[in-house]
Amino acid sequence: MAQTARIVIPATNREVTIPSGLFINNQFVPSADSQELIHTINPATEEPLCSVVAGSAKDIDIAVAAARQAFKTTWGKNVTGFERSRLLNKLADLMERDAQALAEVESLNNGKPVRIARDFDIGDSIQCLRYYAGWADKILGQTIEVDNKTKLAFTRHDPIGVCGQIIPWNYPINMWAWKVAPALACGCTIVMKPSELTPLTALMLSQLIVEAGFPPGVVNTVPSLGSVGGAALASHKDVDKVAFTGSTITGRKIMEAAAKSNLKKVSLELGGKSPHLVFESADLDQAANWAALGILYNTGQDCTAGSRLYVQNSIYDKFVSLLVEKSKQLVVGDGFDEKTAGGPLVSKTQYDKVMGYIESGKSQGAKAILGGEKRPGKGYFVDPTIFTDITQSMKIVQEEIFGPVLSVGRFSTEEEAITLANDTTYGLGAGLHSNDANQCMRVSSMLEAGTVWINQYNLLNNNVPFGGKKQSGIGRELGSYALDEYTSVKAVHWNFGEKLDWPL
Ligand SMILES: NC(=O)C1=CN([C@@H]2O[C@H](COP(=O)(O)OP(=O)(O)OC[C@H]3O[C@@H](n4cnc5c(N)ncnc54)[C@H](O)[C@@H]3O)[C@@H](O)[C@H]2O)C=CC1
Ligand code: BAL
Repeated sequence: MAQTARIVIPATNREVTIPSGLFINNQFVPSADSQELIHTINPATEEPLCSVVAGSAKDIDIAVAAARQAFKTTWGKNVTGFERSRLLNKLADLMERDAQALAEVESLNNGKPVRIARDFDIGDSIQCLRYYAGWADKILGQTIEVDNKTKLAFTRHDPIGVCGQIIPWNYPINMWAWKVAPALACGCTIVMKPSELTPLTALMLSQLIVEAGFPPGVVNTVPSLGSVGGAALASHKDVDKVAFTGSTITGRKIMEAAAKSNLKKVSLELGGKSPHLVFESADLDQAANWAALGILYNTGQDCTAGSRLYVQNSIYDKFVSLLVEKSKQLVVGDGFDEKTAGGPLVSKTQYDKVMGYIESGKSQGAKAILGGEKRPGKGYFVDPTIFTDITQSMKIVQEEIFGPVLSVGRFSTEEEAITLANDTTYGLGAGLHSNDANQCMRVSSMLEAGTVWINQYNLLNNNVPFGGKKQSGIGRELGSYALDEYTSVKAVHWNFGEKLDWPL
């Protein structure tokens, strides 16, 4: 099979060539032992896009060996932080140059509008690469005085080694950048497994890895099914760390495989059922904007989607009608129209899952005050859907839907709001809107989540850590905290004066 695939950009009729082989040692190659292909779909039209090679467990072995070789020779401790920084900055420049082309393919493969992919996902990813380029020459240990006259200890923050990185389909480029940038900054090498639903932009980015000048084997990309390539990475004996973003159920499997193989370091960024609280002192218009963004951004396919909204009784009616109006304003449709802000869900599976939750909400007695019906026509589009009259035990209130489906409940006291918010097995994000500063401090300290937004929602920054508590994950991405995930601390004890009397 040719190691390229062609897709046509509908808006311009332009043909784009995408590498379709496995990216190992800076080359696109066929599978060592498999003829399997991954067939990608355009979720806005349900039409096939193109096919790429599906890597096997043997291909993962080959990619890991390439990453290990690079780690021992051309990367790891053999290259200075200054050089890693230079290459990361170069990669960022190339991503910036290709932002439009990447955004168009991301839109075709994932469904998100081109403008959103380019200005948000890719814009943020370029900044992420530059942010970690800044860290690459500042991975510092400590000097620890043990005894003034005779002994000193110091720490080295060594790159952890070969990293398996398993990423999802909801932010294919952005999750790539969040994982690749800190790993490379620290001197690690990578075997990246993109989602089988959205492998195309990871392959395009692999071309940029070569163009930027990274040595062969530093970044390898193996599109593969999760149960094949993902499982092989998680259980690989020569992978030192696995970083994962995806569902809690898969996160559990990865942790188990890591424990059963070589106890590799694991970081997990998993699901959520994030609560969003609106108190009566809040700026209601602004709170409604953020609440709409919280559930509708990326068509709700967001681990921090603010999918449970609780509104104080005294403002409930006014706020809910404001939110319904705001939600209706979202422009959903043609991803190549610069005005469009919402796209389809990524796949038929995801569409069926979300529609199933909508049906379950109705059958369990919740009231759909917006949306809730099948939308005619092609594509996995789901209209913004808002449920009221909910109870805590409903499936739509307890389970991650990953679609534009919001459950709205009510509370009377601050204490009740906190209890409702924390009534979940997840702990990823939480938001609150209030103009009472003391209340903001009190409530934010009580919310069980890795990220709490006050008077905003869903915006993340590359220099601020991100991750979950409870069953939303382990470890932190972004900020200086992500460096801990990719380094291993070595303590060196140095004796320059103490004599040991023997026997003791
Ligand atoms: N936290 C987040 O950002 C995400 C959460 N999800 C949640 O998961 C639900 C199901 O979506 P899926 O695509 O099935 O998620 P998933 O967790 O199965 O997929 C995410 C990644 O894990 C890989 N994977 C799957 N099985 C694996 C295994 N046994 N070992 C190693 N890697 C494996 C996949 O190939 C993909 O690259 C969604 O409806 C949503 O609720 C999905 C994607 C992202
Ligand atoms: N929005 C943060 C990344 C995620 O949804 O997976």
